[in-house]
Amino acid sequence: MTTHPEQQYLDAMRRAWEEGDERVDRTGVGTRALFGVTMRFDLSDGTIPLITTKKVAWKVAVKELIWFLSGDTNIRELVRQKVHIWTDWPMAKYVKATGDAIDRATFEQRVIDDDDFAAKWGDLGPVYGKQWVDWPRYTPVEGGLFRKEERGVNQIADLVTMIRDNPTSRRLIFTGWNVPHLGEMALPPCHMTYQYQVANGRLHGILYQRSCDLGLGFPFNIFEAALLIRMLAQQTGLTPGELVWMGADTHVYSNHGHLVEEQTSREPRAFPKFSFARKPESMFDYKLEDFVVDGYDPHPHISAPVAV
Ligand SMILES: Nc1nc(=O)c2c([nH]1)NC[C@@H]1CN(c3ccc(C(=O)N[C@@H](CCC(=O)O)C(=O)O)cc3)CN21
Ligand SMILES: O=c1ccn([C@H]2C[C@H](O)[C@@H](COP(=O)(O)O)O2)c(=O)[nH]1
Repeated sequence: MTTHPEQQYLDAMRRAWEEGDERVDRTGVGTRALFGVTMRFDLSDGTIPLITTKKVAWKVAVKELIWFLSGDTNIRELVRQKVHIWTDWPMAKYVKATGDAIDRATFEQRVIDDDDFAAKWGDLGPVYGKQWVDWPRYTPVEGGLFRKEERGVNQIADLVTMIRDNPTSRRLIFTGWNVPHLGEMALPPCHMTYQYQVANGRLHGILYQRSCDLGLGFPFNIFEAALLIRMLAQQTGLTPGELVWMGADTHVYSNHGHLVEEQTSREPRAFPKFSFARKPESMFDYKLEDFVVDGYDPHPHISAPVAV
Protein backbone atom coordinates (compact mmCIF):
# COMPACT_ATOMS: atom_id res chain seq x y z
CA MET A 1 0.00 0.00 0.00
CA THR A 2 1.27 3.50 -0.78
CA THR A 3 1.65 5.82 2.18
CA HIS A 4 -0.84 8.63 2.65
CA PRO A 5 0.57 12.00 1.50
CA GLU A 6 -0.40 13.52 4.85
CA GLN A 7 2.22 11.23 6.41
CA GLN A 8 4.87 13.67 5.13
CA TYR A 9 3.39 16.30 7.43
CA LEU A 10 3.04 13.99 10.40
CA ASP A 11 6.64 12.84 9.94
CA ALA A 12 7.88 16.44 9.79
CA MET A 13 5.97 17.26 12.99
CA ARG A 14 7.32 14.23 14.81
CA ARG A 15 10.87 14.74 13.56
CA ALA A 16 10.85 18.44 14.51
CA TRP A 17 9.51 17.56 17.94
CA GLU A 18 11.96 14.71 18.61
CA GLU A 19 15.08 15.75 16.75
CA GLY A 20 14.58 19.48 16.12
CA ASP A 21 17.01 22.13 17.23
CA GLU A 22 15.68 23.90 20.35
CA ARG A 23 15.56 27.56 19.52
CA VAL A 24 14.75 30.83 21.21
CA ASP A 25 12.46 32.63 18.78
CA ARG A 26 11.09 36.15 18.30
CA THR A 27 7.87 35.38 20.19
CA GLY A 28 9.66 34.11 23.30
CA VAL A 29 7.65 30.86 23.26
CA GLY A 30 10.50 28.68 21.95
CA THR A 31 10.44 26.16 19.12
CA ARG A 32 12.00 22.92 17.97
CA ALA A 33 13.03 23.40 14.37
CA LEU A 34 14.21 21.60 11.27
CA PHE A 35 15.84 23.61 8.48
CA GLY A 36 14.94 22.60 4.95
CA VAL A 37 11.92 20.33 4.58
CA THR A 38 10.27 19.27 1.32
CA MET A 39 6.84 17.73 0.77
CA ARG A 40 5.02 16.85 -2.46
CA PHE A 41 1.28 16.61 -3.06
CA ASP A 42 -0.31 15.43 -6.29
CA LEU A 43 -3.44 17.38 -7.19
CA SER A 44 -4.13 15.61 -10.47
CA ASP A 45 -6.39 12.97 -8.89
CA GLY A 46 -8.92 15.64 -7.90
CA THR A 47 -7.99 15.71 -4.21
CA ILE A 48 -6.86 18.69 -2.16
CA PRO A 49 -4.30 18.54 0.68
CA LEU A 50 -6.60 19.43 3.54
CA ILE A 51 -5.19 17.93 6.75
CA THR A 52 -7.42 15.18 8.16
CA THR A 53 -5.70 14.34 11.46
CA LYS A 54 -7.42 17.40 12.95
CA LYS A 55 -10.34 19.41 11.71
CA VAL A 56 -9.10 22.45 9.78
CA ALA A 57 -11.35 25.49 9.36
CA TRP A 58 -10.95 25.44 5.58
CA LYS A 59 -13.53 28.18 4.96
CA VAL A 60 -11.41 30.49 7.10
CA ALA A 61 -8.47 29.67 4.81
CA VAL A 62 -10.55 30.41 1.70
CA LYS A 63 -11.63 33.75 3.17
CA GLU A 64 -8.02 34.61 3.95
CA LEU A 65 -6.94 33.77 0.38
CA ILE A 66 -9.74 35.86 -1.15
CA TRP A 67 -8.72 38.70 1.18
CA PHE A 68 -5.09 38.46 -0.02
CA LEU A 69 -6.23 38.54 -3.65
CA SER A 70 -8.37 41.62 -3.02
CA GLY A 71 -5.20 43.52 -2.04
CA ASP A 72 -6.63 44.33 1.37
CA THR A 73 -4.26 44.58 4.34
CA ASN A 74 -6.72 45.69 7.02
CA ILE A 75 -8.19 43.05 9.33
CA ARG A 76 -11.60 44.77 9.20
CA GLU A 77 -13.00 42.67 6.35
CA LEU A 78 -11.70 39.49 7.99
CA VAL A 79 -13.27 40.19 11.37
CA ARG A 80 -16.51 41.17 9.66
CA GLN A 81 -16.47 37.63 8.25
CA LYS A 82 -15.67 36.19 11.70
CA VAL A 83 -12.08 35.39 10.79
CA HIS A 84 -9.93 35.98 13.84
CA ILE A 85 -6.56 34.60 12.77
CA TRP A 86 -4.93 37.99 12.10
CA THR A 87 -6.36 39.96 15.05
CA ASP A 88 -3.62 39.29 17.59
CA TRP A 89 -0.88 41.30 15.81
CA PRO A 90 -2.62 44.68 15.42
CA MET A 91 -4.18 44.20 18.85
CA ALA A 92 -0.77 43.64 20.47
CA LYS A 93 0.44 46.84 18.81
CA TYR A 94 -2.58 48.74 20.09
CA VAL A 95 -2.21 47.43 23.65
CA LYS A 96 1.50 48.23 23.66
CA ALA A 97 0.95 51.78 22.35
CA THR A 98 -2.02 52.72 24.53
CA GLY A 99 -1.81 50.51 27.61
CA ASP A 100 -5.54 49.83 27.12
CA ALA A 101 -6.12 46.26 28.37
CA ILE A 102 -8.84 45.56 25.83
CA ASP A 103 -10.14 42.03 25.18
CA ARG A 104 -10.17 40.55 21.69
CA ALA A 105 -13.92 40.69 21.08
CA THR A 106 -14.08 44.38 22.05
CA PHE A 107 -11.07 45.22 19.89
CA GLU A 108 -12.63 43.45 16.90
CA GLN A 109 -15.98 45.19 17.46
CA ARG A 110 -14.29 48.59 17.48
CA VAL A 111 -12.50 47.73 14.23
CA ILE A 112 -15.89 46.91 12.70
CA ASP A 113 -17.79 49.90 14.11
CA ASP A 114 -15.27 52.72 14.02
CA ASP A 115 -13.76 53.79 10.66
CA ASP A 116 -10.98 55.87 12.19
CA PHE A 117 -10.08 53.18 14.69
CA ALA A 118 -9.97 50.55 11.93
CA ALA A 119 -7.76 52.74 9.74
CA LYS A 120 -5.39 53.51 12.62
CA TRP A 121 -5.22 50.15 14.39
CA GLY A 122 -6.57 47.51 12.03
CA ASP A 123 -3.98 47.73 9.30
CA LEU A 124 -1.12 45.24 9.05
CA GLY A 125 1.05 47.37 6.78
CA PRO A 126 1.90 46.39 3.19
CA VAL A 127 1.60 42.63 3.76
CA TYR A 128 0.71 39.86 1.29
CA GLY A 129 -2.29 41.44 -0.45
CA LYS A 130 -0.53 44.72 -1.16
CA GLN A 131 2.54 43.04 -2.64
CA TRP A 132 0.61 40.42 -4.61
CA VAL A 133 -1.64 42.81 -6.50
CA ASP A 134 -0.22 46.31 -6.04
CA TRP A 135 3.60 46.09 -5.60
CA PRO A 136 4.63 49.78 -5.53
CA ARG A 137 6.23 51.02 -8.72
CA TYR A 138 8.38 54.16 -9.13
CA THR A 139 9.31 55.98 -12.35
CA PRO A 140 12.37 58.22 -12.58
CA VAL A 141 11.62 61.92 -13.16
CA GLU A 142 14.07 64.87 -13.46
CA GLY A 143 16.65 65.67 -10.84
CA GLY A 144 17.26 62.09 -9.73
CA LEU A 145 13.78 61.91 -8.22
CA PHE A 146 11.15 59.21 -8.56
CA ARG A 147 7.38 59.39 -8.88
CA LYS A 148 5.21 56.70 -7.34
CA GLU A 149 2.88 55.33 -10.00
CA GLU A 150 -0.80 55.37 -9.15
CA ARG A 151 -1.02 51.64 -9.77
CA GLY A 152 1.57 49.17 -8.67
CA VAL A 153 2.38 45.83 -10.28
CA ASN A 154 -0.39 43.25 -10.13
CA GLN A 155 1.79 40.15 -9.92
CA ILE A 156 -1.19 37.79 -9.98
CA ALA A 157 -2.74 39.28 -13.13
CA ASP A 158 0.69 39.31 -14.77
CA LEU A 159 1.24 35.69 -13.77
CA VAL A 160 -2.00 34.57 -15.43
CA THR A 161 -0.98 36.42 -18.61
CA MET A 162 2.48 34.84 -18.53
CA ILE A 163 1.10 31.33 -18.01
CA ARG A 164 -1.22 31.83 -20.99
CA ASP A 165 1.21 33.56 -23.34
CA ASN A 166 4.54 32.04 -22.41
CA PRO A 167 3.91 28.68 -20.74
CA THR A 168 7.49 27.43 -21.11
CA SER A 169 8.80 30.37 -19.09
CA ARG A 170 10.97 29.67 -16.07
CA ARG A 171 9.94 32.99 -14.60
CA LEU A 172 6.38 32.18 -13.54
CA ILE A 173 6.86 33.68 -10.08
CA PHE A 174 5.18 35.97 -7.61
CA THR A 175 6.56 37.02 -4.24
CA GLY A 176 5.62 39.01 -1.17
CA TRP A 177 9.22 39.65 -0.15
CA ASN A 178 9.50 43.35 -0.98
CA VAL A 179 12.75 44.14 0.80
CA PRO A 180 12.51 47.93 1.35
CA HIS A 181 8.98 47.57 2.74
CA LEU A 182 9.55 44.65 5.15
CA GLY A 183 9.94 47.02 8.11
CA GLU A 184 6.43 48.44 7.63
CA MET A 185 4.77 45.02 7.79
CA ALA A 186 3.21 43.63 10.99
CA LEU A 187 4.93 40.36 9.97
CA PRO A 188 7.14 39.85 6.93
CA PRO A 189 5.68 37.18 4.63
CA CYS A 190 6.16 33.56 5.68
CA HIS A 191 4.75 31.92 2.53
CA MET A 192 6.86 34.26 0.53
CA THR A 193 7.54 32.94 -2.98
CA TYR A 194 5.42 30.95 -5.40
CA GLN A 195 6.70 29.54 -8.69
CA TYR A 196 4.86 27.60 -11.38
CA GLN A 197 5.69 25.34 -14.30
CA VAL A 198 3.52 24.24 -17.18
CA ALA A 199 4.31 20.72 -18.36
CA ASN A 200 2.18 18.58 -20.67
CA GLY A 201 -0.92 20.62 -19.99
CA ARG A 202 -0.43 20.42 -16.23
CA LEU A 203 0.31 23.27 -13.86
CA HIS A 204 2.84 22.50 -11.12
CA GLY A 205 3.60 24.86 -8.25
CA ILE A 206 6.28 25.33 -5.63
CA LEU A 207 5.80 27.30 -2.45
CA TYR A 208 8.92 28.49 -0.65
CA GLN A 209 8.06 29.23 2.98
CA ARG A 210 10.84 30.88 5.00
CA SER A 211 9.25 30.16 8.38
CA CYS A 212 6.55 27.61 9.21
CA ASP A 213 4.50 26.99 12.33
CA LEU A 214 3.75 23.31 11.65
CA GLY A 215 0.94 23.19 14.22
CA LEU A 216 -1.17 26.18 13.17
CA GLY A 217 0.18 27.76 9.99
CA PHE A 218 0.99 24.74 7.83
CA PRO A 219 -2.54 23.31 7.40
CA PHE A 220 -3.70 26.71 6.11
CA ASN A 221 -0.61 27.36 3.99
CA ILE A 222 -0.63 24.02 2.15
CA PHE A 223 -4.37 24.18 1.46
CA GLU A 224 -4.18 27.76 0.15
CA ALA A 225 -1.14 26.96 -2.02
CA ALA A 226 -3.12 24.08 -3.53
CA LEU A 227 -6.12 26.36 -4.09
CA LEU A 228 -3.90 28.83 -5.92
CA ILE A 229 -2.73 26.10 -8.32
CA ARG A 230 -6.33 25.07 -8.90
CA MET A 231 -7.52 28.64 -9.47
CA LEU A 232 -4.62 29.45 -11.82
CA ALA A 233 -5.21 26.18 -13.68
CA GLN A 234 -8.91 26.96 -14.02
CA GLN A 235 -8.18 30.45 -15.33
CA THR A 236 -5.63 29.24 -17.88
CA GLY A 237 -7.29 26.04 -19.04
CA LEU A 238 -4.67 23.72 -17.54
CA THR A 239 -4.95 20.64 -15.34
CA PRO A 240 -3.68 20.93 -11.74
CA GLY A 241 -0.38 19.08 -11.34
CA GLU A 242 1.89 18.72 -8.35
CA LEU A 243 2.36 21.01 -5.37
CA VAL A 244 5.86 21.05 -3.93
CA TRP A 245 6.27 22.64 -0.52
CA MET A 246 9.68 23.81 0.64
CA GLY A 247 10.05 25.00 4.21
CA ALA A 248 13.16 26.70 5.56
CA ASP A 249 12.76 27.15 9.37
CA THR A 250 10.09 24.51 9.91
CA HIS A 251 9.14 24.39 13.57
CA VAL A 252 6.85 23.18 16.31
CA TYR A 253 6.23 25.62 19.16
CA SER A 254 7.21 24.28 22.59
CA ASN A 255 3.57 24.59 23.78
CA HIS A 256 2.26 22.41 20.91
CA GLY A 257 3.49 19.08 22.30
CA HIS A 258 -0.07 17.84 22.89
CA LEU A 259 -0.90 18.57 19.25
CA VAL A 260 2.07 16.55 18.00
CA GLU A 261 1.32 13.60 20.28
CA GLU A 262 -2.37 13.52 19.47
CA GLN A 263 -2.12 14.16 15.74
CA THR A 264 0.70 11.70 15.07
CA SER A 265 -1.24 8.98 16.91
CA ARG A 266 -4.16 9.40 14.48
CA GLU A 267 -4.54 7.61 11.15
CA PRO A 268 -4.87 10.03 8.20
CA ARG A 269 -8.11 9.66 6.24
CA ALA A 270 -8.62 10.12 2.50
CA PHE A 271 -8.11 13.71 1.34
CA PRO A 272 -11.36 15.33 0.23
CA LYS A 273 -12.19 15.97 -3.43
CA PHE A 274 -12.17 19.52 -4.67
CA SER A 275 -14.05 21.32 -7.43
CA PHE A 276 -15.28 24.77 -8.41
CA ALA A 277 -18.98 25.59 -8.55
CA ARG A 278 -18.34 27.85 -11.58
CA LYS A 279 -15.57 29.54 -13.49
CA PRO A 280 -15.17 33.13 -12.26
CA GLU A 281 -14.08 35.87 -14.69
CA SER A 282 -10.62 36.29 -13.20
CA MET A 283 -8.43 35.49 -10.20
CA PHE A 284 -10.11 38.41 -8.44
CA ASP A 285 -13.72 37.27 -8.76
CA TYR A 286 -13.74 34.09 -6.65
CA LYS A 287 -16.28 33.90 -3.82
CA LEU A 288 -16.47 31.47 -0.90
CA GLU A 289 -19.38 29.62 -2.55
CA ASP A 290 -17.20 28.80 -5.58
CA PHE A 291 -15.02 26.45 -3.53
CA VAL A 292 -16.48 22.97 -3.17
CA VAL A 293 -14.82 20.53 -0.77
CA ASP A 294 -16.41 17.11 -0.90
CA GLY A 295 -16.01 14.24 1.54
CA TYR A 296 -13.96 15.98 4.21
CA ASP A 297 -14.11 13.63 7.20
CA PRO A 298 -11.42 14.81 9.64
CA HIS A 299 -10.57 13.73 13.17
CA PRO A 300 -11.77 16.23 15.81
CA HIS A 301 -10.26 19.69 16.13
CA ILE A 302 -7.34 20.17 18.53
CA SER A 303 -6.83 23.64 20.00
CA ALA A 304 -3.37 25.10 20.34
CA PRO A 305 -2.20 28.57 21.41
CA VAL A 306 -0.78 30.91 18.76
CA ALA A 307 2.59 32.53 19.42
CA VAL A 308 2.32 36.28 18.79
N1 LIG B 1 2.79 31.83 15.43
C1 LIG B 1 2.14 32.05 14.29
N2 LIG B 1 1.67 31.02 13.57
C2 LIG B 1 1.00 31.23 12.41
O1 LIG B 1 0.58 30.22 11.79
C3 LIG B 1 0.81 32.55 11.95
C4 LIG B 1 1.31 33.61 12.72
N3 LIG B 1 1.97 33.34 13.88
N4 LIG B 1 1.14 34.91 12.34
C5 LIG B 1 0.52 35.25 11.10
C6 LIG B 1 -0.38 34.23 10.57
C7 LIG B 1 -1.73 34.09 11.18
N5 LIG B 1 -2.00 32.67 10.99
C8 LIG B 1 -2.76 31.92 11.87
C9 LIG B 1 -3.08 32.42 13.11
C10 LIG B 1 -3.87 31.69 13.98
C11 LIG B 1 -4.33 30.45 13.60
C12 LIG B 1 -5.23 29.70 14.53
O2 LIG B 1 -5.39 30.08 15.67
N6 LIG B 1 -5.87 28.64 14.07
C13 LIG B 1 -6.76 27.83 14.88
C14 LIG B 1 -8.17 28.35 14.85
C15 LIG B 1 -8.70 28.60 13.47
C16 LIG B 1 -10.13 29.14 13.49
O3 LIG B 1 -10.32 30.36 13.59
O4 LIG B 1 -11.07 28.33 13.43
C17 LIG B 1 -6.67 26.40 14.37
O5 LIG B 1 -6.91 25.49 15.16
O6 LIG B 1 -6.34 26.21 13.19
C18 LIG B 1 -3.99 29.95 12.34
C19 LIG B 1 -3.21 30.68 11.49
C20 LIG B 1 -0.91 32.07 10.27
N7 LIG B 1 0.15 32.88 10.74
O1 LIG C 1 1.21 31.94 6.88
C1 LIG C 1 1.91 31.84 7.88
C2 LIG C 1 2.27 32.95 8.63
C3 LIG C 1 3.05 32.76 9.72
N1 LIG C 1 3.49 31.55 10.07
C4 LIG C 1 4.28 31.41 11.31
C5 LIG C 1 5.72 31.05 11.19
C6 LIG C 1 6.29 31.62 12.48
O2 LIG C 1 5.98 30.71 13.54
C7 LIG C 1 5.50 32.89 12.68
C8 LIG C 1 6.17 34.10 12.07
O3 LIG C 1 7.28 34.48 12.84
P1 LIG C 1 8.65 35.01 12.18
O4 LIG C 1 9.49 35.38 13.38
O5 LIG C 1 8.30 36.20 11.35
O6 LIG C 1 9.24 33.89 11.38
O7 LIG C 1 4.29 32.65 12.01
C9 LIG C 1 3.14 30.44 9.34
O8 LIG C 1 3.51 29.29 9.65
N2 LIG C 1 2.37 30.63 8.25
